[in-house]
Amino acid sequence: MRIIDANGIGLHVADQGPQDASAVVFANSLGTDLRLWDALLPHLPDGLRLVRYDKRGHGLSEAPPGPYSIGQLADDATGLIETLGLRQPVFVGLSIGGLIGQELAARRPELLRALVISNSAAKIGTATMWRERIAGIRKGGLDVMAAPTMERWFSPAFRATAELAMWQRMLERQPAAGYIACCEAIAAADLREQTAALSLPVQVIAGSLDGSTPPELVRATADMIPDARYDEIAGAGHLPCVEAAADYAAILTRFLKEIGHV
Ligand SMILES: O=C(O)CC1=CCC(=O)O1
Repeated sequence: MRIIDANGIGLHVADQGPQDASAVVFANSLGTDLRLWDALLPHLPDGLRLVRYDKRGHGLSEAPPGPYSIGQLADDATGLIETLGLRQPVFVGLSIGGLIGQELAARRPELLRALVISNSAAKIGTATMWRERIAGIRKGGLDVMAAPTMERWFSPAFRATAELAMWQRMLERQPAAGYIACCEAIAAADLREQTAALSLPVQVIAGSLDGSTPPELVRATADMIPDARYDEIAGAGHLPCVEAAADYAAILTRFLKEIGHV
């Protein structure tokens, strides 16, 4: 793991696998860091270059003052791809990571081989909802919203496990200002028109119990993209790469094989 300079800020990156191999870049969700993908990676085929990073305002990456925009976050991802010299990676983005992927694919389609939009949509929530969430965090910090967030992120079965505490702590320890700045980016993002015009291969993934981006919302985004594949993971919440890692890996691996990336 290391810090690289991308788009003028320090991004925390984990870069593993052969440097000359087909690459996959993973962009995580609001309130998580690159450990989001830890359970998934061992299920993926050997021989890929797997790059994870903490977006600005999260984890060990820099958290410059907000508000951020999805365009800025997509430029960070562009900087990461260029700094690491990745040749046409597949970009896997979960939730806000999926918004970043959609924006990146619209701005710089030549940079990507394909896109995976996971537990995300072309527009997530309403401006009012995000304003209320931001006001709550400014008043009480991230701790006050940790319990309801766990209900949106995970199925009841996963919430009964000892692992839940780690995810709750990960959320509580994100820089509040960085989290808020990313909420502002999501609140302002309406990518419906540009996402409908995407022409690269797209795989969309939903969780049947997702309390943040419900399957109907995710499906509606898949339906607007020509030839997009759609899969729903039964019994999983907003972070299926955590609680259904093998199922998630099977969908991702099938897609990587279909497009000849592995
Ligand atoms: O916290 C949530 O509700 C989940 C979420 C919404 C956008 C994102 O990136 O995570």
